[in-house]
Amino acid sequence: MKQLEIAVGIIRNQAGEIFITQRAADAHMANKLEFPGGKIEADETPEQALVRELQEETGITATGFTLFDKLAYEFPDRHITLWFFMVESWEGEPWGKEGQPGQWIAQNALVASDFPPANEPVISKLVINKPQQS
Ligand SMILES: Nc1nc2c([nH]c(=O)n2[C@@H]2O[C@H](COP(=O)(O)OP(=O)(O)OP(=O)(O)O)[C@@H](O)[C@H]2O)c(=O)[nH]1
Ligand SMILES: [Mg+2]
Repeated sequence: MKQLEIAVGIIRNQAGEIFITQRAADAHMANKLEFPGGKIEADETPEQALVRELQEETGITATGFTLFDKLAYEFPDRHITLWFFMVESWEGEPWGKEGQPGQWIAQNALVASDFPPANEPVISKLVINKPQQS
């Protein structure tokens, strides 16, 4: 059984929108929406993997983030642990650097069924915990 540790970024701007990408048609959880991120390599901390994956997939350099949630999920063919980081400071402007469509979606408009099932608790938390006014 595959055991995977995954770091993903919930990239949130000051308007309370989150940068979401769409998974490739040939990937695990094909066509689902996702938070950009990926597998934590053996020699990396979750934070290092987060920064690297966001550079690879969205072109930004994350400079300010905190752990928002950590969840384990068992798919039929793989066990994954997901580290969800709330990212609120970065350099650059995120885009779908690997060809994946990207879009900003209001935090309260996220829909759990658009994401892989492992994300459900986090989507619920995000829809309830609206961003603070600044
Ligand atoms: N990036 C990302 N992966 C997620 C999310 N939710 C979720 O269950 N996953 C699962 O986490 C696993 C690893 O993510 P990934 O495919 O992005 O890994 P990666 O960037 O290292 O890609 P790779 O396959 O090219 O090595 C996949 O099985 C994916 O379905 C999410 O919100 N974002
Ligand atoms: Mg990825």
